[in-house]
Amino acid sequence: MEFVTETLGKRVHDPYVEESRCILIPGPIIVGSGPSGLATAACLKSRGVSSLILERSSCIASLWQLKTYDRLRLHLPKHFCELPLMPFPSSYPTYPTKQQFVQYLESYAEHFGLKPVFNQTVEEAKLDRRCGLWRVRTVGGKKEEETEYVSRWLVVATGENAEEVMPEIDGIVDFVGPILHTSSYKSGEMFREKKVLVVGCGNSGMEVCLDLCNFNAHPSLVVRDSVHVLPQEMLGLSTFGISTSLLKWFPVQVVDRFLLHMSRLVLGDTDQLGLVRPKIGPLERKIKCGKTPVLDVGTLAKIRSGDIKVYPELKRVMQHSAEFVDGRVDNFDAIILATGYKSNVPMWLKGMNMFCEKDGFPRKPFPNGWKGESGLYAVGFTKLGLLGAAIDAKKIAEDIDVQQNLLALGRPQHC
Ligand SMILES: Cc1cc2nc3c(=O)[nH]c(=O)nc-3n(C[C@H](O)[C@H](O)[C@H](O)COP(=O)(O)OP(=O)(O)OC[C@H]3O[C@@H](n4cnc5c(N)ncnc54)[C@H](O)[C@@H]3O)c2cc1C
Ligand SMILES: NC(=O)C1=CN([C@@H]2O[C@H](COP(=O)(O)OP(=O)(O)OC[C@H]3O[C@@H](n4cnc5c(N)ncnc54)[C@H](OP(=O)(O)O)[C@@H]3O)[C@@H](O)[C@H]2O)C=CC1
Ligand SMILES: O=C(O)C(=O)Cc1c[nH]c2ccccc12
Repeated sequence: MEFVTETLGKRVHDPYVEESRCILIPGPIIVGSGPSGLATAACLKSRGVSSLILERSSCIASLWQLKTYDRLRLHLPKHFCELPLMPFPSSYPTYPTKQQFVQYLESYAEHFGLKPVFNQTVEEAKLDRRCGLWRVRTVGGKKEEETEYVSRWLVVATGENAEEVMPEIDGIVDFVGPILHTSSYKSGEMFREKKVLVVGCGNSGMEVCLDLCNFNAHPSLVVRDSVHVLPQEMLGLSTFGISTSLLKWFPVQVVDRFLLHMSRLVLGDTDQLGLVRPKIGPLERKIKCGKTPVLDVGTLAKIRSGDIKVYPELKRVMQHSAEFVDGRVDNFDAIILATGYKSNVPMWLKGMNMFCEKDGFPRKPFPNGWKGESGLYAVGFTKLGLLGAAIDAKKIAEDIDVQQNLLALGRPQHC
């Protein structure tokens, strides 16, 4: 952080806070050191632009390191998940494990000399319109002190999965067993022989059910509405790869019809298992509603064999049991909420129209959501996973680089 200019000033109005720190950053400020923030910083660095990454947790890629389960692997082939300027090692398998992915990100940060400032939670960021600079207030460090970082550019890289969605379920406070979100689930070890209710049937819920089976637990899955399950591969090729290729030539509805036909051949009729397909096709639904289709890695077979039970929407939870909307009641020892995540941008980014207050995503959809006004950018809100983050990162770095060059041209030259 040798490029950082620091000003320390006494706080006049608050006698208990000794100092307020204000740090002027010559380059962009990036909020979040997940894959999106790292990719943007690397692309900037490759153009000679230094940036400052602020991260609330104590490590890079905290979602991957701290909030995912042990058996997790990338579920898209690795070439769709690599960050710009550095491919995955060729020794990696097609679907790298979480540990391999984290190792790749660590090497990526080291290769580009990226050193985020950890334990800095951005609580507020706003544009000071008098000077056109971003004021970013963080809380963190050993003494939970406040710091203000100031820069011309602000890159939002806090992700689509910043906060857990905790649903309100009638009677859940009465349940006596453990209740946890999938972000705290590591493995089925502690659930051996237990009856576990998994609420939510996205990729997390489906994979947690499979993991529970592998530890001899007895999972039940709540499917409150409809879901698209696709095979991870078709005809020896990844479903995602086939989809992106076909989308170059055919409209999304045609590609969806093909995917659904192939899925039926590979997986059979999923409706019969309680997994009713939505009316709108899987890719169109992903694009329009952001709902990722489930890529099956073995869960369907366990549902078919009866190892995983499927229930409809929950009506209420009692001390040791749950009642479903079809009137069935079953006993459970634990509840796992696989209810997904949400963006946290509206909690801290103030006074800007770029992000929707309701869902915390850029108002403009992909591919136009990356750039806002007055030096504000968003990376990784494309609903296209790591692939989308890589695309955004490259555009942002180019844009900032051009602006910085223009600014330099505007400065008086000394000869
Ligand atoms: C279980 C799981 C598996 C996934 N698998 C895949 C996959 O195989 N392929 C794929 O393409 N995508 C996958 N995804 C999607 C996922 O969104 C991306 O993999 C990727 O993590 C997105 O990177 P990101 O940097 O945008 O967000 P994140 O990885 O969430 O990083 C955001 C960072 O911002 C920090 N942050 C948040 N708020 C603040 C704040 N106020 N102040 C400071 N720091 C803050 C967070 O601590 C975090 O470190 C998966 C997601 C999950 C949950
Ligand atoms: N191997 C991999 O690569 C993996 C990737 N992921 C990715 O991580 C991201 C997050 O996935 P995930 O954690 O599964 O979250 P998702 O948002 O994809 O899924 C959440 C699920 O919970 C359901 N739900 C929410 N609230 C309730 C409720 N009150 N009662 C019943 N059901 C409820 C939703 O239903 P509804 O649709 O009706 O709203 C939905 O089925 C996704 O992008 C996913 O693809 C996740 C796991 C593994
Ligand atoms: O894992 C995710 O959440 C992603 O966003 C990447 C992704 C997984 N499966 C998909 C199907 C269609 C588009 C993106 C994905």
